[in-house]
Amino acid sequence: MIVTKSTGSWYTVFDMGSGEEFRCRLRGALRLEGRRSTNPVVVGDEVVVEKTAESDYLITSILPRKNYLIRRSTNLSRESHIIAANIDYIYIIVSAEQPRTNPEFIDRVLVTCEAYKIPATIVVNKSDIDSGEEFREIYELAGYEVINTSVKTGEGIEELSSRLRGGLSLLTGNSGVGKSSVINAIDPSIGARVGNISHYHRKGMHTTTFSEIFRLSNGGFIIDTPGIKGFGLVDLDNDELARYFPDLSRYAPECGYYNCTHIHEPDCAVMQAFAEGKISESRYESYLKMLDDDGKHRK
Ligand SMILES: Nc1nc2c(ncn2[C@@H]2O[C@H](COP(=O)(O)OP(=O)(O)OP(=O)(O)O)[C@@H](O)[C@H]2O)c(=O)[nH]1
Ligand SMILES: [Zn+2]
Repeated sequence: MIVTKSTGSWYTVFDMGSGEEFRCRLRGALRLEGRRSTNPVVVGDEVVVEKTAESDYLITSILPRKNYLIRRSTNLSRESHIIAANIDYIYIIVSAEQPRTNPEFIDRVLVTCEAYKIPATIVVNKSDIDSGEEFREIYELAGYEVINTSVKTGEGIEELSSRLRGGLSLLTGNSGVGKSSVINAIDPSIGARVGNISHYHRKGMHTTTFSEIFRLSNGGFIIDTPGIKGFGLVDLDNDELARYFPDLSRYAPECGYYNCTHIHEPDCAVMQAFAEGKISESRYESYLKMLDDDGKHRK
């Protein structure tokens, strides 16, 4: 059974076998086990549910997670908040124009995906305005899949819909790229609900404990994360960063120094590959920016 909604005290659990939904509480001991994060049971968790003598439903255990995404609770807090667990795919919805998505944003999300080993696909929406050839070049060279969608012409909507059928997918993207519109085109009943959440979020009415998985009529599950702020890695060292750029790390074994940072060292195979056009400028720039930013925040 999979947790599809959590309010902090109540959980909605879906039984894939029977298609039934249960409203459950959490057995007390589980609450204590999860105290390092603000939420011990999260959407996407596979759980065991038992019916009590009082005819209540209790979550009695959580199966091991294959992965989970975290967001820091607040800037000051060391506690982390888990957004969701057991994510099969991440779709980064972007647009080339109106608004143009900043590639650095895409690269930050991709680093997160790599670190958690979740396969990521880039969806260039609004292909009726601009199909985003620039993004296609950058990300196909880096080894990622890029697909086009348009809510206006219907391009790619069927394809995305059939991909989403296969598991639990997290959809993310900056405001305005058309995330709600795309979800709406795939499944109008879900689209309306997602749109509302997005609206509340913008008005600052969003609370971090609020998370929900939507069941698409085609059988897939999606998580929509409107608040990308703070989405990502809690701890990432500079010397680890290149590992999460597969297009850079591919060449790193050939570098002269085993701990090469690929910035200034002689005999750097990554810089050589960059000079030969095997690594795109935009990706290498993002790598440098992320080293800088994260470096500044280092204790
Ligand atoms: N031309 C074109 N416009 C689109 C497309 N998809 C969405 N839009 C428009 O883009 C604007 C933003 O769409 P939304 O679906 O609200 O975008 P969102 O990403 O959900 O944004 P938030 O609600 O702010 O999170 C709307 O005016 C849509 O009509 C598309 O494929 N082509
Ligand atoms: Zn190097």
